[in-house]
Order: sequence, then C-alpha cells, then structure tokens
Amino acid sequence: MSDDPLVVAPKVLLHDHLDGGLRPQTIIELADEIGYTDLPSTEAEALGWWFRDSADSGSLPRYLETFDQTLAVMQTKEGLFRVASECAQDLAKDGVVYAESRYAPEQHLRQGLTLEDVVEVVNAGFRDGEARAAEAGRPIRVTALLTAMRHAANSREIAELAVRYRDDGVAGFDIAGAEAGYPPTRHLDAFEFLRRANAHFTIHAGEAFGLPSIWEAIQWCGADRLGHGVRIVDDITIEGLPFATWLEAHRDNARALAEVDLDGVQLGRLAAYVRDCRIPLEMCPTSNLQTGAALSISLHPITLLKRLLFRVTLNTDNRLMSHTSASREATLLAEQAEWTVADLRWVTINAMKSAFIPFDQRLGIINDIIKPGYVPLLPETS
Ligand SMILES: O=c1[nH]cnc2c1ncn2[C@H]1C[C@H](O)[C@@H](CO)O1
Ligand SMILES: [Zn+2]
Repeated sequence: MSDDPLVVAPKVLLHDHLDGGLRPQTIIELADEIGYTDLPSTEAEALGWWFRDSADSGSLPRYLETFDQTLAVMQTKEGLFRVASECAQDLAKDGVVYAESRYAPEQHLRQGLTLEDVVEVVNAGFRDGEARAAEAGRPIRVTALLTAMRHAANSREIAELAVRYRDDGVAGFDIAGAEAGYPPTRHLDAFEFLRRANAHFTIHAGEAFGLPSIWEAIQWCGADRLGHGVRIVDDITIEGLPFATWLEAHRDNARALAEVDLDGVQLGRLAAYVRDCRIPLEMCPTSNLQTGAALSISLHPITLLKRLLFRVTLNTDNRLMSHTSASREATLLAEQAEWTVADLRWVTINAMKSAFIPFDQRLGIINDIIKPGYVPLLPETS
C-alpha cells in the first residue's frame, strides 16, 4: 500500500463506470478467452494509452466510442464477474471505502445473458472483490447503479430492474450516453416510476449540454443528484460577467478561481436552487477536460463551486479512458488548484452524505471510517 496521504485518505466515489474502469491486461486476457480479435493492441501499456488518447478528443460522442472495446469483453458471466471483482479491489487499493459503480445492463446481453443474469453476476463479482480487499486489509463497500442509455427506449424496464434488486446490491438508477439531442424528459416515465417507488436516481446532465439539461433533470425528472452538473456555472456571473466570459478573460491566471473574490459572484435562480437544496454534483475533472467541458484542472469550475459551498463530490467517471483514479483526481486538484487535505475530507463527507444507501449506514461510514481516517492526516480535526 502506498504511503501517499492522498491514497491513504479514505475516499468515496459516487460516479465511476464499471465498463470504463477495466485493467488493460484483463481486457487482453478476456479477449483472448472469447476469441475477440478487434482490440487496437494486445500489449497492456499500449492498450491503456490507446484508450486515453482516443478518449482525449474534446467530444463526448467520440469519448463514448471507446466503450465498444470494453463492452466487447463484458458479455459473459466470467468476464463480468472478473471485471466487477477487480473494480472493487482496485478502488480499495486506492483508498476508496465506499463506491457506487454504474453500468448499463442492456449493453451486456449480446451473448445470451438476461438482464437478471447481468445484475446477479456483477453483484457476485463485487462481493468477491470486497472479500479480497478486506483480506488485503483495505475494506470497501461497493453498490451498483443501473444505467439506462439515453438514446435507447428501455429506461422504464431498467428502472424496474433497479427497484427489483434494491435490497440486493443495487442502490439506484442513472441515465448516460450522448447528451445533446437526448434530453432527460424522454425518460420521464422511468423517473416517475422510480419516484412512486421511493427509489433513488441520478442523471448525467450539464456535461456536454448546458442549463436546460440540468433544469429538466431536476425540475421535471426529480433527480436526487447530477452526474457532472459542471455546466451549472453557466448560471453564475462573476463581476457582472457570465462565468465563461469572465474565465476567458482570466485564462492565463491559473489561480483565478482559487482567489476570485466571492463577493463579486452571483448565482442565478437555478444555481441557487441547486445550492440551496444541497443537490449533489458528481464532478469528474479529468473526464471533463477530455470531453471539452472544462479548460484545465486549475480552471475547472469545481474549485469555484467548492468555495461557494455547493454539495460538491469528486469522482473518476472512467478510470481507464481518463487514465485516472480517485487519488489522482485529488492529487491533480492539490497540485494545480490549491486543494488541501481538508478539502478532500469535505468532498468525501459530502459524497458519503449523498450516497443512495440508507441514512444510518451512511452515518456509520462517516463516523467509523472516514472521520477517523483523516485524523492522522489532519490532527486538528480529531
Ligand atoms: O461521462 C459520461 N457521459 C455520458 N455517458 C457516459 C459517460 N461515461 C460513460 N458513459 C456511458 C458509456 C457507458 O457504456 C455507459 C454505462 O456505463 O455510460
Ligand atoms: Zn459518467
């Protein structure tokens, strides 16, 4: 185990895609087992770079094309079990103590598995990974979020699946995929069903598309959390200028967001609603650089939103495509945006408060694991 404090520090991930976090070597071995021959490389390091470089396109649709390669090896029980187990182990090794891992069951049916088979074998993989992580002295709990793809038409069926498995490892529901042209209200039926069932869901919104998508996700669909939500800054002005205009004028100053005077910052009605209602933002800085939703780590809106005390959480999105991890996201912010260990503790507790598991369990993880875990790193908080 690393002695880097940002690895040792307990962390929580609410936004991590199972099919975006495979080990390159595992992809190669699974491809070999099933006779899949279309991988761009059969050498692990080169394959890892291929994912990073291909996802670095500045466009969400092109970023998403790289998932064809991971999904190809996630069509059998063996493949899904191994990927889920390794996901839990890799997160635990990086200091993650609680994670909600999401995937779209409908994307794993090409070789005859049923939706139920997929959910059950992924759950079994998570249990296996948790057991191995505990044996290695790094306990973790992993729950699943079931995603429906926003361009498809079966979100209601996936929402029903999430409710059916809510007492068996599934904590909630999500929609993902290309955002422009696919507003969340297309899936209103699924969201209304979930609300009637007292179930939880998050929606990818405000990533490739702006405020209308966030507004629909919250005010029409009733999302508990926002996946990314980074474009909420479009509803913020600084010194009387729209955020984007102000940032453009300050883009040569890497400290601009860390030091801007908050007295000059004004929230519009939607941004104020999101902050007032403590709606969690599942922010993923590196992923946003790759899809063009942010300029740089130092000027990523997360630093302003943290200073304004939005309910910010820090996430990985796709560890493989973004060549990242929970501790790497924290390290980048520490090195390039003046984040401290106290900031990391704050977003970690924010995330745990915002998880979809029951309140008493969230509180238990905060009080028994997260807070004590920061004491050696931040003695003044003990
Ligand atoms: O950042 C994202 N935005 C929208 N969709 C995404 C993102 N990352 C992954 N996905 C898609 C591709 C995966 O196949 C799917 C389910 O995990 O979710
Ligand atoms: Zn995502």
